Amino acid sequence: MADEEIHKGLAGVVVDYTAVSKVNAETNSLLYRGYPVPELVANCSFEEVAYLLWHGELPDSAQAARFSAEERAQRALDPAVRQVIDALPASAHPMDVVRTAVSFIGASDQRAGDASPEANLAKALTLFAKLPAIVSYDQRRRRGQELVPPREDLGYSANFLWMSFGEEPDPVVEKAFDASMILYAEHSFNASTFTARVITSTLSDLSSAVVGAIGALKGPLHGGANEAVMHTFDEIGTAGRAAEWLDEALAGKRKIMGFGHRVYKNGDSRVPTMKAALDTLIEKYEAQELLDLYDALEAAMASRKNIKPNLDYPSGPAYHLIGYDTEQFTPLFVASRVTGWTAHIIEQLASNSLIRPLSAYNGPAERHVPVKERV
Ligand SMILES: CC(=O)SCCNC(=O)CCNC(=O)[C@H](O)C(C)(C)COP(=O)(O)OP(=O)(O)OC[C@H]1O[C@@H](n2cnc3c(N)ncnc32)[C@H](O)[C@@H]1OP(=O)(O)O
Ligand SMILES: O=C([O-])CC(=O)C(=O)O
Repeated sequence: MADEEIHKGLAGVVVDYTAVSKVNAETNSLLYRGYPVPELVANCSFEEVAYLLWHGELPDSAQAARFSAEERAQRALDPAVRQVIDALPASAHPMDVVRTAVSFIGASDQRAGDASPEANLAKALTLFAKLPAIVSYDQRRRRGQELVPPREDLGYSANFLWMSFGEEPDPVVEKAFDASMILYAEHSFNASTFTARVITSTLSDLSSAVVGAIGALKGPLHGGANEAVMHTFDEIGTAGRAAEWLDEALAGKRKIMGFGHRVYKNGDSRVPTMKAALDTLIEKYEAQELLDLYDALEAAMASRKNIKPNLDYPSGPAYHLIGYDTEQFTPLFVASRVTGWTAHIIEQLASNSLIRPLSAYNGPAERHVPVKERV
C-alpha cells in the first residue's frame, strides 16, 4: 500500500455521523445538540446539559426536577465501592482509582447485560451521580480526612464541592466549577470518546466502554494535560522564568502541555469561557502571580510557535485554586465527560457498525520457519 493512503492518527478522517456535538474549527465554535456551549454555560446548570446530551433537548422544569431527584438519590458512596477504593495503595494514580471504581460498579450492576437505550441511560445516570463521591473520597482519604456524605439539598456542582472540601462553596467557585463541567462534557470524536465507540461497536457493554475511555483520557496528550499544566507551572515557578523555560523545553523537543489541538488550529473555542471563569477565581483568591505566569507562558508560546492554549490550560489552574490536588484534575474531567461518552455509546448502538480499520503491512516479506537450522 502506498504511503499516501495512510492516515496516521486518523487525522482528518471522518469516521461517522454524530448528532451529539459539532466542533467547528473554521468558526472556532462548539455546539452541543445545536446549542452554542457558551450560551449553555451562561444559562444552564451542568445537570441540564447532561440531560440535553442524553435526550437531545433541554429539560422543562418537570423533567429537570425528576432528573435531578434521580441523580440526588444515587449520590452516596456505596460501602462496597469504598472498600475497593480503600484496598488500592496510595501510590495508585487517582485515574486508576476512578477506573477501578467504575469497573466495580459496572460489574455489580444488575442491569449490566441489558443494552437497551433505557437501561444504558439508567446506567449512565448512575455513573454521573456516583463519580463525584468517588473523586471526592479518593482525595480526602489521601489527605487523611473523613468521607463527607452527599447533601440532597445542593445542586450537582455545589454538592461535588461540598463532598470534596466539607464546606458549602462560595457562589463564585460553584459557578466556575460548573462552567468547567459543562465545557469538559463533550467534544465529538476525541480519543476517549472514540475509544468508547470502538468498544461499543463490538457490542460490549456500557461499563466496559467507559472504563476504556477513562484509560484513553488519562494520557497527557488528552485529558491528562490538565494535571500536566500544573506540573509545568510548578516547574517554571515565576512569570519571569517562563520564556527561558520554554526555550529550553522546546530545544529539548518537549511538548508543552495545555497547548495545541488536533482539530482547532487557531485556538480552542472553549478557552475564552474557561479563562473568564479562571479570572473570577484569580480575583477571589488574589492569585495575581499565577495569572502572570499563565499569561507569560501563553505569550512566549505564541511568539515561539504560534500555538494557542486548549481547554486544559485554564482548567488546570482553576482546579488548583479551588483546592484540588493536581492528580485529581483528570478524574474531575472524567466526572464531566462521562455524560458525552455515554451519549456516544447510545448513539453508536443505535446505528452500529463494527469499527475495524485497515493497516498497511511493513514487516518482513513472507518467509518460512527454518526447521533444520534452528538450534
Ligand atoms: C482536552 C484535550 O484533550 S485537549 C489536548 C490536550 N493535550 C495537550 O495539551 C498536550 C500537548 N499538545 C499536543 O501534544 C498536541 O498539540 C496534540 C496531541 C493535542 C495535537 O497534536 P497533533 O494534531 O498530532 O499535532 P502535532 O503533534 O502534529 O503538531 C503539529 C506541530 O505543532 C507542534 N506542537 C503541537 N502542539 C505542541 C505543543 N503542545 N508543544 C510543542 N509543540 C507542539 C508539533 O511539535 C508539530 O511541530 P512540527 O510540525 O515542527 O513537528
Ligand atoms: O477533541 C479532542 O481531540 C480533545 C479535546 O479537546 C476534548 O476531548 O475535549
